[in-house]
Amino acid sequence: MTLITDVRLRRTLDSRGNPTVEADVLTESGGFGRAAAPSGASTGEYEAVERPPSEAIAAAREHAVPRLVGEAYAGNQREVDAILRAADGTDDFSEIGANSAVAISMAAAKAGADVLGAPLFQHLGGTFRGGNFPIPLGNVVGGGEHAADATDIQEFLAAPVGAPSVEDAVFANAAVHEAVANLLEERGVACGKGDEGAWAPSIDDAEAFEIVDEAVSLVEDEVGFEIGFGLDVAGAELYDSDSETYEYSDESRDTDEQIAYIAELVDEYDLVYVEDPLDEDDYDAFAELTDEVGDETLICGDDLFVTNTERLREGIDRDAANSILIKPNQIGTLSDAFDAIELAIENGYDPVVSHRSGETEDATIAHLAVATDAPFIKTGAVGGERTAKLNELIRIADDAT
Ligand SMILES: C=C(OP(=O)(O)O)C(=O)O
Ligand SMILES: [Mg+2]
Repeated sequence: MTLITDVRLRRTLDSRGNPTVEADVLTESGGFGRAAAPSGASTGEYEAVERPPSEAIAAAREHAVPRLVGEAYAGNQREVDAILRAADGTDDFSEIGANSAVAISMAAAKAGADVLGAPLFQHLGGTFRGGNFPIPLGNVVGGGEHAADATDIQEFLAAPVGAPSVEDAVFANAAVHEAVANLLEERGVACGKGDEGAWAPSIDDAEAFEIVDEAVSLVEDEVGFEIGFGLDVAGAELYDSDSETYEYSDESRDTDEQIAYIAELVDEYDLVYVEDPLDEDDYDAFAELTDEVGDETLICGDDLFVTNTERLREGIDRDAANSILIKPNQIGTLSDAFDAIELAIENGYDPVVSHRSGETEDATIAHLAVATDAPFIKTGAVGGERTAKLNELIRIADDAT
């Protein structure tokens, strides 16, 4: 029933106005799935390769589509993803592009779910999923590679850890986003938004900490449950490998100073989450920081692990972190993303399913998070391509009750 009868690929727009790859997968019994690839700006060096969409589409049409149509079953995700890998023939999807691969992989999953008449999360995770929901981490202030002339730290994230429901959590993050705007206005700081819909004011990190801390407390008082906050430092973007220092606008820190600085921030602001505090090649420094503050907060590897089980295995062996960011397009297929989540959970690492800075209306990651019982999802706080995922979580929860 789920035999694939057609795979259509086209260029569509992403949230930055750049072209991306959209895939449609059709099956023998009329099943249909559509998905589109997101795209990073602060990409990790070890990610699977995104090719220019026209090239990725041409290469996938030549190498992957003929191996899928009439040959593979959309309901068999591992088979589809193995064919994508074999058709590509490289370790990093540099032939058909991770953007073509992930779009086809996610579209096949949706077509498989469509034939079954099951929600995507249930097709991916089984019938007993849908009882637990991830806590959304919402980007409320940001800079780095996501906005010019804003904070050095890439993302300041609201983390409504005490929310009684996913709906409460989603609305709490939007309220923190609004509270930040009000506080900025009171201080006479005009600003626009960065790629992920976070405010991108021209202020230093110290002032951003003050504002986000205050916004979180204000909303916490309003809603009556605990809201923490976290960071994506995007350390690899700050790190200068020649001088071996982390370059902030006002300061330069060597690795020991960077570890001490992050540990201080964890204590001062009770941070519940710190992503990529250090460079993507520095497992040792990650391990040192995790040893220092890993009992108090999540130390999450994004560019460090790039959703790759080999890199995660190394991190586990070296006690480098206690959490991993999961971005399906960093590795190229849903099966690979699943394997990374399972390896993480088996080893006590919290998986955080994540959007990219360049996004689409696709909401697959909401289903992936529910399907795998992931404790967190990072998908922004506001903006259509962000609320596509947040509202999908609300719908899944609503359908489950
Ligand atoms: C979402 C992120 O940004 P990008 O997609 O630019 O890598 C991130 O670094 O976690
Ligand atoms: Mg990151």
